[in-house]
Amino acid sequence: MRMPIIAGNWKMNKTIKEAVEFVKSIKDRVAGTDVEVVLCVPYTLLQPVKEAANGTNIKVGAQNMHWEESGAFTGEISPLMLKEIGVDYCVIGHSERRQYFNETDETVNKKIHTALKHGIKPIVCVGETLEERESGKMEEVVKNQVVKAFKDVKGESVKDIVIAYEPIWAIGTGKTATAQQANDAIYKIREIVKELYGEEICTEIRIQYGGSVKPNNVEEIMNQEDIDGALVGGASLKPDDFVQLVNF
Ligand SMILES: O=C(CO)COP(=O)(O)O
Repeated sequence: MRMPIIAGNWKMNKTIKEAVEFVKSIKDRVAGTDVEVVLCVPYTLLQPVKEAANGTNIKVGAQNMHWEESGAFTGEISPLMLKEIGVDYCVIGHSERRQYFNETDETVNKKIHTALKHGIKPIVCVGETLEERESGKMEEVVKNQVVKAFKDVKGESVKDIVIAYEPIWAIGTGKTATAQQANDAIYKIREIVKELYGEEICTEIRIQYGGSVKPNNVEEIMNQEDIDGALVGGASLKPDDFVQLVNF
């Protein structure tokens, strides 16, 4: 049985004050659920959110990290720094980072290895553009991303990885993939994991859907057989919406 995981990706939003107020406002309303609750927040918010979430079931994630532990990489944050704060998860390879910040399948792979080494669970994002979907290349694109992301990752580590299928055309557009489209893609991703690691690991790994998930569509998405969670941008910024997402 895979534990559902609802993760908010705040992207580049919220001040410390706003973030702490958010956690105070939701913590009692997301307590006692059977869902893993994660907030992936900007670096400046990691420590205050971690402190505000102390003693609750809310886990904290970063949105990116470097693959080296230290060095001359101006502006970057290392896994050691995240570990010191007690970060549980790190989003790796979000399409916005691939699109605007030169993230490649190779850097995604390096970051996954480093995250695992330091006990930070990667949330690895994959997904196709609208053009790729319309030209029938969704499966090929996503397969290539998964195979390259998991290069040399050992089977025993795969249970600590969450995959997020985020079709780029559905992110921030209000255009959700239908629950069926999302489930079909995630089923295919599970098949790819099966080819790489076998039956047991492919039934264990959790795969989320992301892209315009809202309180009014979360239940249908979460009811799909292969979908284990959601990675949510816009709707994770409002406390009431986020609470509804967790209590789908
Ligand atoms: O990119 C996303 C989560 O990582 C999805 O964003 P939206 O929920 O705003 O479409």
